[in-house]
Amino acid sequence: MLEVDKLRAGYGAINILWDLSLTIREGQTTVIVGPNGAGKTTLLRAIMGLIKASRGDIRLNGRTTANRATWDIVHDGVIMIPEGRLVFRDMTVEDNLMMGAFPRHCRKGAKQNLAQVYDLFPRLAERRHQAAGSLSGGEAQMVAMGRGLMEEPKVVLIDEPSLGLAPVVVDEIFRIIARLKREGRTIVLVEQNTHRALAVADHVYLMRSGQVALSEPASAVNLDRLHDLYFAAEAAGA
Ligand SMILES: Nc1ncnc2c1ncn2[C@@H]1O[C@H](COP(=O)(O)OP(=O)(O)OP(=O)(O)O)[C@@H](O)[C@H]1O
Repeated sequence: MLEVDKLRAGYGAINILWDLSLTIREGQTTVIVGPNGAGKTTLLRAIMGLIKASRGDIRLNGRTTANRATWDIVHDGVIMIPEGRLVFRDMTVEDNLMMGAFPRHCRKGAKQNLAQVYDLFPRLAERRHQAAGSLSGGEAQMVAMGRGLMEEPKVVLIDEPSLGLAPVVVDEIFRIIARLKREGRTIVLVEQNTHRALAVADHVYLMRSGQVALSEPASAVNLDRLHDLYFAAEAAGA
């Protein structure tokens, strides 16, 4: 469904991704792990068209996304739930969610999608009139996820959803990810918590220094070996 082909990308003169290739299959959950600074967020940004490739290509259903604007990529059904939640702090929970329905193609179904988001996150329904800036970290993560789902995505990129959250909240977040997976969505999950991520994964990539260091079906992953490679990458400086 989504193919990253020998991608080279970075920020200005600084290159981060080095001829990186990976494949995201429809209906699967692809987990990307790797130490801090390996380039995981940069990869998601490149998929969203937020940074441009200097070499290589990204193809969505066979069609290149090069030179396509981020809103076109969203229109084609790819959305990103960013690291650090990034909610609009002064806006209510509901207004934050409705921002997800801003793209024209999502407006018609907004009411129904909002009801579905509240069904998924009953806590957000209780707090719909509360300013998002006053939410707990877990609730803000739910808003960020709900806002993304308002965009009727086919491919959901989720960047470190468990970061800084209490274990009981992480349980809740992974319960939702498992539900999205059961619904047949295509998910790309960047996550440091390998135990939890593996529980929902179909395929696992380990990134190191802007490259793929390991690519395996989740069923074949040996957690000890994955951790060894992970810590070796970390020790080598991402
Ligand atoms: N806007 C930017 N300008 C310049 N360099 C950047 C920018 N954003 C990130 N970087 C650099 O790109 C490299 C990869 O960062 P990135 O956030 O993609 O890594 P990551 O694997 O997602 O790490 P983490 O797990 O800490 O989020 C890092 O060295 C980072 O400092």
